[in-house]
Amino acid sequence: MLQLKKITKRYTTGTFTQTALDGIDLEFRPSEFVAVLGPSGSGKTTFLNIIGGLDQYDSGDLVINGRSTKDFKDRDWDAYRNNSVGFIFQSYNLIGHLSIVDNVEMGLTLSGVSRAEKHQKATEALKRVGLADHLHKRPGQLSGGQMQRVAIARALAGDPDIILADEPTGALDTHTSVQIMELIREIAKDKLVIMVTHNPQLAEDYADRIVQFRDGQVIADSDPVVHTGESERGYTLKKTSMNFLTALKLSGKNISTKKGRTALTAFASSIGIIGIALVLSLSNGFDKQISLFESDTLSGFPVMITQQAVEMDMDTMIEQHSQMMGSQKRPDEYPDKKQVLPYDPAQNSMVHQNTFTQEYLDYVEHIDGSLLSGISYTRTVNMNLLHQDDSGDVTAASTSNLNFAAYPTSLKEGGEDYLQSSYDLLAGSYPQEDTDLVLIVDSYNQIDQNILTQLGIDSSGPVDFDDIVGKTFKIAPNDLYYTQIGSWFTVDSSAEHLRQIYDSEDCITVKIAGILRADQDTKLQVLSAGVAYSDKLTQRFIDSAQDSAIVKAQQEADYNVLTGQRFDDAAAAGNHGGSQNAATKEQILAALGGDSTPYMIALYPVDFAAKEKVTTYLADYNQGRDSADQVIYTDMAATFTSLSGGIMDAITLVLVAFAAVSLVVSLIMIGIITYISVLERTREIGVLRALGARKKDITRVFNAETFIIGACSGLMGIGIAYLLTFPVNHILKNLTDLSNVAQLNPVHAILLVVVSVALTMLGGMIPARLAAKKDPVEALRSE
Ligand SMILES: Nc1ncnc2c1ncn2[C@@H]1O[C@H](COP(=O)(O)OP(=O)(O)OP(=O)(O)O)[C@@H](O)[C@H]1O
Repeated sequence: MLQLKKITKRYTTGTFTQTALDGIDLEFRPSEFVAVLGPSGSGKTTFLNIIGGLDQYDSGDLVINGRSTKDFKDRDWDAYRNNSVGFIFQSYNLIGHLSIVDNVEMGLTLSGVSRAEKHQKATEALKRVGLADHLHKRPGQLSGGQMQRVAIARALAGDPDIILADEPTGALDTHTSVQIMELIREIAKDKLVIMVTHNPQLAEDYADRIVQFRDGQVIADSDPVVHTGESERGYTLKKTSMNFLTALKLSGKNISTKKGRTALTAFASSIGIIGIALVLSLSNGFDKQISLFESDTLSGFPVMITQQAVEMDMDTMIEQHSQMMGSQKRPDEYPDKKQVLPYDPAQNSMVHQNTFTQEYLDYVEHIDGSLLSGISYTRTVNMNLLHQDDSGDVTAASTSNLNFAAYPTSLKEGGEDYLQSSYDLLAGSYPQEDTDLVLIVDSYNQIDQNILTQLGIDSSGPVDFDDIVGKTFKIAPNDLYYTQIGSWFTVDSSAEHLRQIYDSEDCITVKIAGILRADQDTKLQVLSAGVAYSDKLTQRFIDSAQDSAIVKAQQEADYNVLTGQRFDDAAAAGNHGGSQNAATKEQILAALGGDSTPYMIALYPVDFAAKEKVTTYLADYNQGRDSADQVIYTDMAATFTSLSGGIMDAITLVLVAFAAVSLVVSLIMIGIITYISVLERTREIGVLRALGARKKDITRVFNAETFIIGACSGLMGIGIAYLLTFPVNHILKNLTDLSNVAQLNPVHAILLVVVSVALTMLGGMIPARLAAKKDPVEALRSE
């Protein structure tokens, strides 16, 4: 059944080649007890290892059940060791951290036998060797003889055809040796047992056949097989493998024998995880706080569109800034040429000229009204406001001193009014008519006394609401307000003339309908203390102003009809911002109500999500348009948030990078720890290989070990980080008044455990590979 044909094995160390086996020709019967005798170094162990498939022959052939092993691959040898051979070693080679049953079951585990069958076979084998009462002990709790019995049970459990024993009684006393020999002889009744021994007496007493070795050759065989020309029988091998669960169990048991060390290792490598988890939970919390702040406060920031918009987009700004700094093309070096290089600053300007066409105004008007709580138009029109004070004198009020502004109105029919939602009514009513004005006071009911004076209200002391609400004013049409003198216009501010205008039926009467104050939740006060009016009122004024003489005259003239200043000079000066005072023709026309185009449009989104839609809507307008025709909006809030978000991301990244350094350190540490474990478990590696474990399985065992450590350190790190968030939050609450800033995101927690496992497994990968490469014979021989 087992046949060696001219088996040769040589070992080369340096330049010296040792022939351990020199053309061995031997054949064995399916059941016999063969003792191999010979002086030290004669090749007995080598012979046994080759039969056992632990070592490979150089030449010749090993034929098992008629099948040559010449074409055996690693996997075949692994299966062969597992299925066909049982080893009994002089030093027992039990796995110390496993119970006796587990030791015996290991070979069966590798061949994938079911749990129940495995257990039954293992207990049977242990009963057979007389250890039925010691199933759950560990090897360390047994005597030498008992340990050797366990080893025999392990060899028998898988019911192999061949049992190989290398000096099984070498470490035992005579009495125990006898018991073990009896046991082996018993086994040999239905199996081939090959035993190497130094003891001729034992061989004489127990073996059926004695083979003598010297210098790698067989010099005597007491009962050689007369070759019968045995026909080839079918010989199939059942492939072995260890699943990850078994590897986990094995490594878990190993780790449980060194709990302290594992805990320390896991803790050390969890520090990086703790660091990252804390940084992430803080940045997560800060992000949440920021977005809370954003939706609370920043949604109050309007999206602004002005006739002259500054592109506030950070990237564009930086790009433009650097362009400006270095003219168009920034030379790398200072120029050597003796030349001055002119450039056009207009080309590099950050300012984009927005032109509000009617199409654009309509487009804005058609935005989904539900996205906005209000829209306001700022027009630079001077509405010729007149008031009459208590003594009956009529005065022209300067609207620029009134903080005169149009309040935002809702685009949606019946939609909640911006004023009503953001401003508390202190007296009177919210504006209902176009001609209703409102007086806005600040949070402390204060208002600039000049504003009251301009309104003709005595501001020498506190003013009762009642003295303000209901006060009326007149808006005079241009034709009444301005007096034409030749091709010039002027305002006749004599008392009688103003009274005359005031009493004219052509004036629009407006009144202060109510007094408003921003409610406490409104973080951003859109309207500063002053007088606010409806845009419809302005529109009405502008409609009437279109046909006024002064507007018509101004449209014709290339000079300011009020001052006589020529526009081309003014325009030239104004374009580059050289003069603040010089007005352009457009500006004068706008002031006179000759141009209905607003100077600025402000859109107030209902919330942050709506703001996104609003800006998308505005950006859509620019699709496919020349850059000159594009209208660029300014979203201050977005600039602010993208800046703050960016800073937060940068800080997080830097901190994570710092914490990651400790992960790298732990990676190296895990590598070292695993390497130490590989060294410690070398013999176990040998035993597993002898039992048929593949190289892959050995890698798996150590991967399982690092998996456990990685998972422990990940979970420990997350646990500790989670616990730390409480004191951290407490400290932050005291420092910043923000509560619950540090919040561990569960997704981050899971990811970090995964990262921890992945990194530790990475750290242990090289040692695990090294373990797999270990020669099983050497591994078994290691101390
Ligand atoms: N891995 C190896 N590398 C180099 N030489 C080896 C190796 N293994 C065995 N040898 C050599 O091969 C020869 C046979 O060794 P082997 O261990 O088979 O002898 P042995 O008969 O079992 O000896 P002992 O009875 O002392 O165990 C010896 O000379 C030994 O030095």
